This record gives sequence, C-alpha cells and structure tokens, in this order.
Amino acid sequence: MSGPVFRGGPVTVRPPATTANIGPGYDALGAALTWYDEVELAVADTGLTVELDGEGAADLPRDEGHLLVRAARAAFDRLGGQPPGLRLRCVNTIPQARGLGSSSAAVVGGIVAARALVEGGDELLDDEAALALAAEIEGHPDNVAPCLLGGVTIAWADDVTGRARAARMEPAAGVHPVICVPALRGYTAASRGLLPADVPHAEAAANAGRAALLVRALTAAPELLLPATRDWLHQNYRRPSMPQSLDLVDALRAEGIPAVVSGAGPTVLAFSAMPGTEGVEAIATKVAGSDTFAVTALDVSTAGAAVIQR
Ligand SMILES: Nc1ncnc2c1ncn2[C@@H]1O[C@H](COP(=O)(O)OP(=O)(O)OP(=O)(O)O)[C@@H](O)[C@H]1O
Ligand SMILES: N[C@@H](CCO)C(=O)O
Repeated sequence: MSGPVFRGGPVTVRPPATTANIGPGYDALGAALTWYDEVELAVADTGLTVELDGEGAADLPRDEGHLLVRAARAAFDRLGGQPPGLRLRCVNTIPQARGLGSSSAAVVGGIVAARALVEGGDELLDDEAALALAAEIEGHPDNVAPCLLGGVTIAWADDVTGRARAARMEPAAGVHPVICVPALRGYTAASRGLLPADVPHAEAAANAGRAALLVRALTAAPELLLPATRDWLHQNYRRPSMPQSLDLVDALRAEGIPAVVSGAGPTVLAFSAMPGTEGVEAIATKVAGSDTFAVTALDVSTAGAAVIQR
C-alpha cells in the first residue's frame, strides 16, 4: 500500500484551554475556553526540530518525547505513514499542570496538525477517530473532547469498544467563566490518587442529579449554576492537595457565586453574572488577601482546535 500524500505546510492550529468536571460532571463534562496555545507543524526533508516559546519552554523536551510530537506521530501512523521529517514550533500560553487541559491541548493540537498535513486527512481521521486517539494518549476524554470540538461536551467510553465518544452542545449566552489560576502546579495523576475506590450510594445519587442539572444550567439556564455545580465525588477528597483552592471555592459559594475546581486542579473556575472584566469584581474581592491566584474572565470557546492556516 502506498503511504499518505503530504502537504508541505506549515499548518497552524490553535487548541483551546479546557475545563473538565465543572463540579459533578466528573470525568464526563467539559468546556472549551477562550485561551489558546498555537502550534505550527511542517513536513521537513529529514529529522525533527522542535522550537518552543512561552509556558514550559524551559522544561519540555525538544525531541520525540514531546507530548505533541508523540500525538502527531500516532496520528500519522493512523493516517498511513510518517513524513520524512518534521518541524514543530509551539507558542504556549495555557498554564501547565493547573487543571486547564494543557496536556489535552498538546495532544489534540498534534493530532489536528498532523491530519491537516495529509491530503484527505480530515476524512481518513475524522473527529470521531481523532477523539478516540486523543483520549487514548491523554487518558481523560473530558478535556480532549471540548478541546477538539469546542463548546460544552459530555464524554463517555463506548460500552463495546471502550473508545471515547462525545456529544457537543452550545453554551447558553449567560455562561461567563472566570478562572483563578494559582502559582503552584498540581498534577492530575497525584490528584486522582486521593480519590476513594467507593462512595456512599446516597452521595452518588445526589451527584447524578446535579450532573443532569448541570447540563441544563450550562446550555439553557445559567441561573441554576450554583446548585448545578455541587459535587460529591472528587473535590473534597482532593482538598489536602490544594487546600487554598478548596477554601476559595467554599468562600465563593458562600457568597452565592458558582465555583468549582477546574479539572484535577488547582485552578478554581467560577461563573460570573456578567461577561468580561465587570463580572470578575465580586470574584476578585474574594481572592483579594491572597496573592496566590491570577483572575481572568474568559468565554466558552465555541470553536475547538481550529486549523487557522494551511
Ligand atoms: N503544551 C505542552 N506541550 C507539551 N507537553 C505539555 C504541554 N502542556 C502540558 N504538557 C505536559 O503535560 C503535563 C501536565 O499534564 P496534567 O494533565 O497534569 O495537567 P493539565 O493538562 O494542565 O491539567 P488537567 O488535565 O487537569 O486539565 C506537563 O507537565 C507536561 O509534561
Ligand atoms: N476528570 C479529570 C480531569 C483531568 O483530566 C480529573 O478530575 O482527574
């Protein structure tokens, strides 16, 4: 069989930051945010060059071990073969290891860029296949789904194949995310290690009800976000690894502001009543007194990882 036909590129992809769980939607619910990394990938004559700017540039590998390169390589394998060489440039702005889906942005960015470098790539590796591959590599479909598809997503594993699937929804106009990003990093694997094997049935039942309510709140009724973001499955168990984040969640909720831990933390995601900087005031007041968190008002990104130049 002949290999794929490559376009030279470069192609440029903008994968968004994402927030997962959003309270009770543990490992399922997610949303894309208007904060993006930028990935430029081109076919080269030979070898691999990796140029990194911004977040993580000092620490991330510049070889085949780079997460985005690994994801692009896996995508090329699915697309029929590897190019003779690769040139990668990343401009990273999404804070890493903070619960904002930076690893998903790298994985999805690599897959989407690789398929854009192959003639017919969008059909050979469609969004359903790209999602399954991204979840295989990243491990958590609740971040990769909104990163790929944009908007608000529900992810699950197919009962027969185990492959990641997702349903995408449009966010309601009144959903205004505000993120409070701490200086300290937190790693997903460590944060998952704090979760118990079992939870009481009554708490699982309460959580299921709020997760259902959360879908309605995010897509049609933002006024329900406070009750809809209450969780019983993960946040409190994770408190020892990010006490300041949980204290901030508690303080905001006590003021009637919907707030949760973003993904595996330690970023706190709150929802303001108003868009933009006006909306952050009430939240910033609660954060004041601690210089630990940087507060930024965002929107839900209706676009997922888009090819902005090919
Ligand atoms: N842009 C990137 N390029 C390459 N590797 C990255 C990039 N962003 C993150 N990573 C890798 O992923 C690790 C962070 O993954 P982790 O899943 O712990 O955090 P996160 O993806 O930022 O948060 P979460 O999954 O909870 O939303 C980093 O330490 C780094 O090894
Ligand atoms: N659902 C995951 C998100 C991180 O990818 C967690 O909370 O561990």
